Amino acid sequence: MKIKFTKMHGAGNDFVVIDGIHQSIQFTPAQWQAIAHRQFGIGADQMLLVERSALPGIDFKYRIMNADGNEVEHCGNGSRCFVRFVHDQGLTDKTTIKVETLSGILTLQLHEAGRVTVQMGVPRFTASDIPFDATGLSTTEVGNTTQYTHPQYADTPFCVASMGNPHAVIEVADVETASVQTIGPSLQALPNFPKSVNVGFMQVLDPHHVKLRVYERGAGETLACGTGACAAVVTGIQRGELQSPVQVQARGGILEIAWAGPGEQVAMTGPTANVFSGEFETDALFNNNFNNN
Ligand SMILES: N[C@H](CCC[C@H](N)C(=O)O)C(=O)O
Repeated sequence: MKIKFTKMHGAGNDFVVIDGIHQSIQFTPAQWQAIAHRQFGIGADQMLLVERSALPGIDFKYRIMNADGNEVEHCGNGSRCFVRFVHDQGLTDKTTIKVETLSGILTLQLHEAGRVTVQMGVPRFTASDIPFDATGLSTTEVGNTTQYTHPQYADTPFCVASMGNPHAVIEVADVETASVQTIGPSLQALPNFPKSVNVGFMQVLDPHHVKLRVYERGAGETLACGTGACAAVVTGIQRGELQSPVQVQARGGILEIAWAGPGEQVAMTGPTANVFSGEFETDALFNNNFNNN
């Protein structure tokens, strides 16, 4: 079966976007993984599947699969590309759209030149909401939040936040020399994170500017992470080190984050880009060397 797709990115976080309204899509995690494969497939950090929502007053539903094939709750950069996709494909002529996701209903606003503002939901910091279990970790109160230290990783204490998906945020002196590729997977493997975790490495430049690298759950390091940028900013504000709005400089581009404080939604504004459109043959792609190894 031939499947049409559009390759997009938001600040370098790249996606295969598929219209699941006009195409019948029921892929297994292994098949989603094959699409994401950088050599044997199309290649992407995540896949976004666009569907109609059954909820009254909600225009669309969109589902997010990580490169490892697993479905997740939220993708900030993906939500921006989603709204540009439905507009470019003529699926709507609205520029303010409500979309159903596993993390809840998001409101998105499409601006000029493909820039999008997303109301990303209310961040949560309660361990059970992350989900996170602090057993075996030492704790330190920093500002209005708690910092956790694992005895094996004593020099990389972290704070935790949920944007609907789990995040740990480590403050570092220099993102360029941070041990992203080792500390990222190590924290993800801890039993303290029963659903794994996205690990952010944040360098505070001043109260309104940070640099950020994120080792994502199910994708590894990406050039930008929208929910990671939100999690980094809200933990920085809770720590008393940042003040809204904050410009987050990721390797793939810049995201602007604003948050009025606990109980309020985080607003994220950033770019979107179309790279190319194409189609793939499912039999060929799902039965190539990747699946036969
Ligand atoms: N890896 C994330 C999903 C994608 C998040 C990121 N691409 C973003 O822009 O928020 C997770 O497993 O929760």
